[in-house]
Amino acid sequence: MSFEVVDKAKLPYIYTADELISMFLTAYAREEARGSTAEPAFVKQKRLEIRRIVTSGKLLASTLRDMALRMPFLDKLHPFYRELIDVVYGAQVYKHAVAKVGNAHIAIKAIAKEAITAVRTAADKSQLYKARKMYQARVIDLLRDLAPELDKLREVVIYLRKLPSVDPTLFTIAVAGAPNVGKSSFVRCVSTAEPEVAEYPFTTKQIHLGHIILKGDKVQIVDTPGLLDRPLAERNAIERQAVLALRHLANVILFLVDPTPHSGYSLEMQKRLYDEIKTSFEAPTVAVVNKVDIATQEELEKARELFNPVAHISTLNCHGTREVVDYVLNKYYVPLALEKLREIRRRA
Ligand SMILES: Nc1nc2c(ncn2[C@@H]2O[C@H](COP(=O)(O)OP(=O)(O)OP(=O)(O)O)[C@@H](O)[C@H]2O)c(=O)[nH]1
Repeated sequence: MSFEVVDKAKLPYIYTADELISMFLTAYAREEARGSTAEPAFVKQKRLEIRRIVTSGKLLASTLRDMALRMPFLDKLHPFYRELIDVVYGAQVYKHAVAKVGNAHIAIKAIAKEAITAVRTAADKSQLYKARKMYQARVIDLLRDLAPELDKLREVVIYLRKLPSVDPTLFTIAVAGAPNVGKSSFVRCVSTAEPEVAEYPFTTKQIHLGHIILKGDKVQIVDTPGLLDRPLAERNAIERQAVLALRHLANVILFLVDPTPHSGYSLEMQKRLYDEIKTSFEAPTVAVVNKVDIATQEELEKARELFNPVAHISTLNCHGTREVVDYVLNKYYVPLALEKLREIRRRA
């Protein structure tokens, strides 16, 4: 099953209810009288009124429809994004808001149709005036009633725009570990270009998102500051779910260990975190010992016993980092890529 990914460029601008009301009234007032001067004034006025209703109604209906259609369709969205939206806003609340805004365009059309009938059957100027007032009042009421849903969608769009541009369809290496162990340094060392820096929800910390280009193929590498550095039990429900949304992103978790007292976290604490991550995620976890440039033999030995690491590196000078990536890709990415290729050949 293929999932959709949030395309920030395609997210709509969500108007507030007040902006829509002002757009509606401006469009209404913009229409001016046209047609033959020989026409009786009342007939001319009726025709102008109808044109005003049609123009303002159409503009409003298409704006509402467009906003709803361009919001991500939750059921088709990749689980990484779907879970994040669910955690922050609630899937039902989101779906309800999109549906209400989308359906409002049908209601606007119906109101406009009734208003046109009222104008056509108006016997005199006062009835015409009443029809206009009624039309405007009903549209404005409907838009005011839509205000909470419009505000909700506005919040979601702002939230999605701020999310790092992770592509959940790419093979992803998530770099985990206690604070200060060298996660962002690692991402910088192995990324083909300068990593993107963005904020991950629920953390005040910045996430580094890098890419590794492999013979035309692209692999994603991301650090997880503030996300995987505390046991799940110590987190509130929202944080816990945000961590779990990572489940859908990581194909392999690289756990960096700092064997020195430099990061301020003991090896025992790092081991507890390592065990927690190993049991909470389906993705395989690979331990790597960092900061070998300052670690003592004794510290390295202790880390080796506890973590059985696949490599010793230093992200200070990027020593050994490329080899770690090659190891991970050979072990976890190449078999997947080959399997994909076989699948394509089977289908061909
Ligand atoms: N000596 C030495 N210092 C390192 C090495 N790798 C990182 N550091 C230092 O450790 C500190 C933390 O490095 P970061 O890459 O920011 O660590 P982090 O794990 O991303 O930190 P958080 O974002 O707080 O989770 C910095 O002062 C780095 O210069 C290393 O291999 N050797």
